[in-house]
Amino acid sequence: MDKAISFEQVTHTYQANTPYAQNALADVSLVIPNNSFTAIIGHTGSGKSTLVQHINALLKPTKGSVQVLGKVITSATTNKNLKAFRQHVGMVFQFPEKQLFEETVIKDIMFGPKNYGVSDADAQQAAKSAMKLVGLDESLAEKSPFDLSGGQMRRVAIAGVLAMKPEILILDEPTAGLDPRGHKEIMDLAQQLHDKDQMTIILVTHQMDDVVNYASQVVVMDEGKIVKTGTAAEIFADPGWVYKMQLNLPSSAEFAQKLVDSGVPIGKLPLTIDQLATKISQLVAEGADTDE
Ligand SMILES: Nc1ncnc2c1ncn2[C@@H]1O[C@H](COP(=O)(O)OP(=O)(O)OP(=O)(O)O)[C@@H](O)[C@H]1O
Repeated sequence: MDKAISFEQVTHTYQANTPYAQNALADVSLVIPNNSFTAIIGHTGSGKSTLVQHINALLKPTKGSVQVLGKVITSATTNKNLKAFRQHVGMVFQFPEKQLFEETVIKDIMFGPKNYGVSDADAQQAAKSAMKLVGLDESLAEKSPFDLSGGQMRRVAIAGVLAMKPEILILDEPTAGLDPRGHKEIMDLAQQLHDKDQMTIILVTHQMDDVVNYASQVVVMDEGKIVKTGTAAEIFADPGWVYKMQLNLPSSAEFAQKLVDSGVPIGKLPLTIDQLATKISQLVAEGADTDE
């Protein structure tokens, strides 16, 4: 199957048919290919979380349909047949450590597989593999998750999702509140799950540097609609449009734009720190040539 996920004219209205009705998605059509790494970006309230919660049918379309790994979800889909399906779609919510509740790390990570009827021994095996995957030392297995650091707690929560061995992993702002090192560890883990374990990764983020460093496809949302889809280079090619969407440029492009504004002939804006370094070296070398 070449497409893991497709949305067909999906509208989602919270509290539909009440005076509080709030249209959060409007006629959204989208394809997310299998094994892609897709970033969903857009200003606060643009509909990102609402969109991704349709992928594991936590929310159902008010109108339209979502197809995920061959399963079609519409407003008429009942919860009855969703359990087996949800096993394949892992969802890491914002601040997932808030959902930890067991007395030990290993029990918390085993909870998901056990809930799906996996034997104790197999659940333990899956939990140990997941701990390894997220870089948690096995000496932490019998500790209370609440005695760990914030970054470790987040990894326990992510391990709990990975222990289910999902094919699709949704990460909704997975690095919020982490220090730079914790941030890089989580993003590198996402990349590893994509590159080595062939997972389809969907990342909701406000971090434009992560978009250019990790995503192969970018979806931009505004007011419940998808306004652009493309590679990071395509999305950030027009800084004026990016600012109009209330988004930032990646930090390398932002810095380069300041050089452009002060008259430095940068040309196409570099998006990553490596591209920026190459561009500056070229300019320095050209300057050195002119000096001679
Ligand atoms: N449970 C809810 N009930 C009513 N309205 C909601 C609910 N959840 C979200 N909304 C509204 O739907 C719209 C889209 O919200 P959503 O959380 O999907 O946006 P977002 O892009 O993920 O925002 P953020 O970047 O702040 O997380 C917003 O106007 C929001 O206020």
